Order: sequence, then C-alpha cells, then structure tokens
Amino acid sequence: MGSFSGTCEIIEAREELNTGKTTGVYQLSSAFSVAEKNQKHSMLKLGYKHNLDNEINKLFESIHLKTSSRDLGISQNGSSQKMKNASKKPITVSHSPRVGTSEPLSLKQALKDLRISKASEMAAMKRLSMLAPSPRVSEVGRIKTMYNSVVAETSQPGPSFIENEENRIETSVVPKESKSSPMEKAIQYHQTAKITSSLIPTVRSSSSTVIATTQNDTGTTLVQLQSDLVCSSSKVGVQSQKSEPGQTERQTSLPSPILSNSNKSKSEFPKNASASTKLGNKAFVPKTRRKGRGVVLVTRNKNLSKKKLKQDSGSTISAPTSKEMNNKLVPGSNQLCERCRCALANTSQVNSQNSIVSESTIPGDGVSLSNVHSGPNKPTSSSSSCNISRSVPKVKKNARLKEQLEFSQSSKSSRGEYSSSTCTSDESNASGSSCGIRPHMSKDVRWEAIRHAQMQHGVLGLRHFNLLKKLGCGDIGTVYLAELVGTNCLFAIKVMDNEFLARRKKMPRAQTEREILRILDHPFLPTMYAQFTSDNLSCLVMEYCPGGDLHVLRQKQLGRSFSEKAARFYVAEVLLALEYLHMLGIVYRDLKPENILVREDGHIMLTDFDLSLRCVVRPMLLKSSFDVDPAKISGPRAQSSCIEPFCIEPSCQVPCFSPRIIPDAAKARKLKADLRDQIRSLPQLVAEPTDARSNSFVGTHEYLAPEIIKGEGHGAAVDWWTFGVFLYELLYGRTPFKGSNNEETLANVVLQSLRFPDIPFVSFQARDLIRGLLVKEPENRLGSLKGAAEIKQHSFFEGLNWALIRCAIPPELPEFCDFGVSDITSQGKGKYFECKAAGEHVEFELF
Ligand SMILES: Nc1ncnc2c1ncn2[C@@H]1O[C@H](COP(=O)(O)OP(=O)(O)OP(=O)(O)O)[C@@H](O)[C@H]1O
Repeated sequence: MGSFSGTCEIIEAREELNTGKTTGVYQLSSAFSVAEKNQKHSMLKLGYKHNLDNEINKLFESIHLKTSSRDLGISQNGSSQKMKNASKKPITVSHSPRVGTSEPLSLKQALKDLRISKASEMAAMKRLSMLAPSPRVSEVGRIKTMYNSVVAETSQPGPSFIENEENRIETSVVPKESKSSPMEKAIQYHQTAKITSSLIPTVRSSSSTVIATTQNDTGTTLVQLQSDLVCSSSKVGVQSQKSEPGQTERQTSLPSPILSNSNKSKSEFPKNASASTKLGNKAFVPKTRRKGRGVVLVTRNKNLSKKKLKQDSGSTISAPTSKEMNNKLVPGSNQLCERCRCALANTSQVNSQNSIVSESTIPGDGVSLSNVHSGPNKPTSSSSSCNISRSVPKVKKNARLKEQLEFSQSSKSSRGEYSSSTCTSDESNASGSSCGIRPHMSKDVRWEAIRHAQMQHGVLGLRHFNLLKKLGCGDIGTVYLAELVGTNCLFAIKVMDNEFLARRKKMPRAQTEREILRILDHPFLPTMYAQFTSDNLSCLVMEYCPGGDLHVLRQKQLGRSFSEKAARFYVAEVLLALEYLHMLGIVYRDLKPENILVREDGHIMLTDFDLSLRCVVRPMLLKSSFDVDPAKISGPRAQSSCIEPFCIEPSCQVPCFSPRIIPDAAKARKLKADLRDQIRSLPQLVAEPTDARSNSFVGTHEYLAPEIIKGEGHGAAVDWWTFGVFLYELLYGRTPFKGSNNEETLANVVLQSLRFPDIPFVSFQARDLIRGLLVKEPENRLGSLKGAAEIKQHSFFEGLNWALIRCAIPPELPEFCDFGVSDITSQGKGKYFECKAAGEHVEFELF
C-alpha cells in the first residue's frame, strides 16, 4: 500500500464490532483463567494423560463467550457434545489471511489482540507447544484455525479497522486533489468557452479518426466450443493501453500511466484537431469500446501544467494466441471465447500438470465452506436443481458480523493485491462463494445450488458450469450465460483473463469491480454467488438478468422513449441503488441505460462497477426515529392496496405510486401536504460521500458531468448529473447535450444550456427534476448536499412508496426478453449466438 499513495481502501469501523470486542475481551479473559484452573485440575486428575479432544474442548469452552465457570466442570461426554457444537462455531468467519493474522503467529497475535493476560497467554501457548510436536499436527492446525476464527469473531481485525470516534463508517484513502482555484477555473472555463466556439469545424476530423480506430466487438459465441469465433482477443488487439481509474485514484502522485501509442495519437490528432484538447487543455487518444457509446477513461495528472502525450512503452497489440493451444484445452474450456481459451492454453503449457482447469484452492474457501455446512459434507445427487429446498444452515446468526468482516477484509486484501502486479487474490474467493449471506437473497435457490455444488466438488471451477452463450464482452472480461451442472440454475459468469488484465494494466479495475460486487446486498444490484480462479482466469458468478438492458428496452418502446410512469419506476429503482452505493462510499460514475439490466421480474439491476470510485463516506442521521410519530411512519402504507398495514409480502402488489387521479383539488392538496409531512417526519439518514474527489476522466461522453470535463475534480455529485441525463434519455429518447461527435458533446455539456423538446410531452415535475439535476455547478446540483434523500423528496416522486418499490409491478416488458431456462434448453447447446452489439470505444488522454 505504501507505494500507492492514493490507494483507495475501505476501512470500516462499526459500533457493533466495538461493542462486541469489548464484551468479548472481558468474557474471554475471565473464561481463560477459569479454563486454566480447570485444565490444571483435570491434568492432575488424569495424570496428564488427557487426550487431544479434551484439550480442544477445554480451549473452546474457555473461548466460548457464554460459558460460565460452573459449566466448565463438565463430564467427558458433555465435553464431546460441546466440542461438536464448537466445531460449528467458526462458521461465520473463514480462516483467511484477510482477517489480518498470519498463520504461524495467529494464536499469539490473537491472544494479544484479545488482551488476555500475559500469564494466560503463556499458558495457552505452552499448551499448544505441548501439542505441536505431537504426530497429530493437523489437529494443532485445527485448533489454530478455530482460534483464528474465534478471534475473528470476537475481535476487530486490527489494521483494517479504524475506530472512528464518531462510530461512523469511514473509508479511506481517497486522494483528495485540491480543487483548482476559482481563478484557474475561470481561466479554464474561459479558454474552454473561447475554444469551443471555434472547435466545431475541427472536431470532425478527430472524430472520424476515433471511429476509424474503433473496433466493433462482433465476436459470436456459442455453446460447446466454436473455436473460430473471436471475441475480445480481436478487440484486445486494437485496444490502446489506457489508464485505469483505480490507478488514477491510487497513484495520483505518480506520473500518469502509459496510455495509447503516442505516435498514433499524434498522427491522428493534429495540433488543433481535437476540440477537447482545447477544452480541457487535454489530448484525446482513441480507444475501442463496446455498446455504441463512447466511454472515456483518462488519467489526469494535475502536476503537469503542459499537455503532453505519453509514450506507449509496450506494444499495444497482443498477438492472438495460436489455435493449436486451444486444441489442447479440456472440454470445459471449449465453451470459452478465444481470449479465455488462449489464456487457458498458455497456462496449461506452463503447468506441468495435466489438469488444465484446476481451480486454485482458496484456504478460506474450504474453511468457510465446511463451516457453513455443519457436519460432514453430504453428497449431492446429480439431479440437484434449483428446486432444492433444504433448511439453510445456522449461519445467519453471525451474518452481520461476517459481512462486516468481509467488508474490512476486502479492503485489506485489496491493499495487498494492489501492491502486487500479479493476478487476482484467491483469498477473495471465500467470501463471495461461500457465505451466501445476503439477507435480501437469502431464500434464493441459487445459493442453495451453489452450496450443494461446493459441497460436492470442493471448490467451484469453470468445469462445473455449462456455458450456454456469450452475453457480451466488456472492457475487462467476457460475460457468459452459464448453467450450474446438474441444476437448472442460470448464472452470468464474468470471465477475466488475469494475464491480459495485468498486461493491460486493467487489474485495478477488475479488482474494484470484484470488491464492490462482494459487498453488495441490494435488490437492485447484482448478487455475486461465487468467485474462483481457474488457472489464470478469474471468474465471477453473478445473477443473470434475462431482460436485456434499458438501452435496448428503450429502443423497443413506441417513439423510442419510455412513458413517464415507466421512466419514473426505473429511475426510482436506480436512485435507490445509487443511494445504497453512496452509503457504502461508492461513487458509481458510469450510469447509463446500457448498464441497467432488467431482471426476469422486470425490476432493474445496476451493473458494471469497474469504473466506480471508492471513497470516504460519513453517514449522518439528520432526524432520529425517536422524533417520529409512529402514526406518521405508517402513513405512506395507508396508500397500499393491501389491507394489512404491515404486510410486506411481495404478493401484495403495493401501488408504489399514489393515484394520480384525485377527486378534487382540495383533497389533493391535503393529501400532498400530509404526505410531505409524513416524509419529513421519517428518520433521515444521509450518507453522501461529499468529500470524494477524483481527477479521472471517467464516464461516457454524453453522460459526463461538466466538472469531469473541465478537470476540476469530481465527487459523488457526478452520479446526480448522470442521473439527470439518464432520466432525460428515458423520457426523450436522447441525451440532452449530444453533439454530432464526442467533442461537440463535451462542449455542449459544459456550455450549452438545457433544453427540452416539445415532443414527447413530459410533465413539469419531471422537467423540474431534470433541471435540478443538470445544474452545471456540482455544488448547486440537486443531491449534492443530502444525496438521494434530497432527490427522493422531489415532487416527481410524489406518492412513491420507496420502501416497497421492489414489490411494485414493473412496467410491462415487450416480448424481446432473453431466453429463460426452458428456451435455452429447447434451443439446444450447439447453437451460435450473436455477441451483443459492440461499438465505439474511445479512450482519451488528458494532461
Ligand atoms: N448479470 C448479467 N446478466 C445478463 N447480462 C449481463 C450480465 N452482466 C453483464 N451482462 C452483459 O454482458 C455484457 C458485458 O458485460 P460487462 O460487465 O463485462 O461489460 P460492460 O458492461 O461492457 O462493462 P465494462 O467494459 O466496463 O466491464 C454487457 O453487455 C451486459 O449486458
């Protein structure tokens, strides 16, 4: 971490943990001393012929927080029984280096962390040293593992938690770039304005260059090996090296990362060709990108006053791997696109072992798995499917703690990994794959299916999935629709080639995405069921969304725009997702319809976190629930169609929007006033990462906020800008500042005032909300102060039952939806599927 001055790491301090720790220390200390006495006594009694189990029991009894001294004098049988229970105890925490204890020192460290008296510590150490030379070394390992688990449960992981005196979630370390002085801004803005007036004629040339260098990702994918298809490898070949947001945020003190081939850049961008160069005193370098909308991702080094183009140090074109290599692949790999197969082939050559798709074994995974499933692993029948209805193991009691630990561990592992240039962390596999503790998805049969598979196979790998089709190629990986073998459960698996990522310096982006996915637990955000590394392929097993994305869905609408009602539904769900992300200290930065997938049930899922910024967030409770009149809390519920006031059954379709037709004006006014009161009286938690600052040039042209374009540094308010553009696009079928090319678009974003077309008709409320969001100065933008809480109160959302929107009936979907399980099955596995449309992808380089 040290080498990355600007590393974003998530460090969390939580009140529950602090409390838990204090209690734990006290009880453990006393329990330990009693345990020692008890142990001496029993050793005498048994003439030091204690067996190992007894020893373990004693340790566990002493650790077990709730054990009273009376209970410690239990019989042998009782001990055995307790031992069984104790062995289930560490289920919530995987034994993993992420917790912060290295294997050999873990016990000692753990004891120290627990502030156990020196004497107790030594006694405990001695006991263990007595066990150490015993031939049953594995037992010692077990004890250590158990100790570590208990330690993890009862104590705060030291270095990864920062105790904030205000008991707030605190994430660090985001480089806070000092903002430009107002004068600088003024000059910059002035230059921009001046230049823009003359830029239009010049931008087209650069634009055409951009398009010329754009590569469509037209690879098709298929079921069961279609080796002649090229997906990302061709795309990779032309991709310029680009800076990563992670790098940008993490290495602000370092020179900007190498971007595109400078020669190419220079030749393609004559001095005055690029308006954007003038716009922000920057140079633009082309980059390929999918999805038809340019995405920019640029490193901006504020220390450099003059613009300059970076030399591309290495070849930007990666030679495609030979097909002979592919032939050597195991069957499971046949389902991959060429890039993935190449990666596999390369690895297989290096690997002397025959098994090509051999999953890396994750220490934490195994532990947590066996822990989750108390007792011996049950063999799963091959016919296990998504209909499995087994009782969920008793892991939930510590779910909260585990999540907290995961969160901190994630940040910890990230620090380690960022300092390494090699591939992904195996340790990170544990959390995503094994815990399955996501309250909102706890009844999801896919968790069960994954658990079964893990129990059956140990660690999951690609070979446990049938890859049915390619869903699309992203910048850092390829997403496949996959079926877990022996089940009917479908998943979207994102496969990333670590070698490719490392070579292209995209590892931080992949890491960012993985870490964010791991902590998400929200109905409108993706669930990651598992992650594993098959050789050098890093795989994320996620929830599959069969409904396509909102970009496609919008184009299927009459007039290519959504009705206001539908738009309101979608933006409301997106708003909740953004609110949740902001609360976690994540600025999303890449909002656009393409990144919003539609679930089978018509609700949305916001995806794609590789461009996100992780930063500091300080949640504030603006209004406590103690101030709230309970009658008022239940107010909005009164509008529910369900007569049961506290019903939260999804089957009770709650009208999330209040009826628009109201009998008379007076009633309407009263209703409005009441509602406003009710909303005002609700407790208000604001967690807007207002301190977040980044200088990366990240986003999609039409969605870029003015402050990003102007290079002033940006924070969470960019998400509210993009939210405004998003709503505009859903309603009008186009973005508000779109120019004839990217440069013109950027100029428009900065300079052009907002206009609304006459057609289609859009309500005053909707326009007013857009106006509030598309304020060019971020500090005056709606949401910049109190985040989503501010936006939710806008009259556009009047009557919306935010809490129950997930139970609301979504807008009807046209019959374009992707294939369900049966559809896929009926299509057979030998069919070709077209890769999703790919498009313009432009990378800029700014200095
Ligand atoms: N869970 C999912 N369900 C269905 N389709 C998905 C899912 N996740 C991704 N996709 C599709 O796969 C394609 C590639 O997704 P991916 O996230 O790799 O790339 P991306 O969205 O283009 O972003 P980036 O390049 O920034 O990684 C997208 O077009 C997306 O629609």
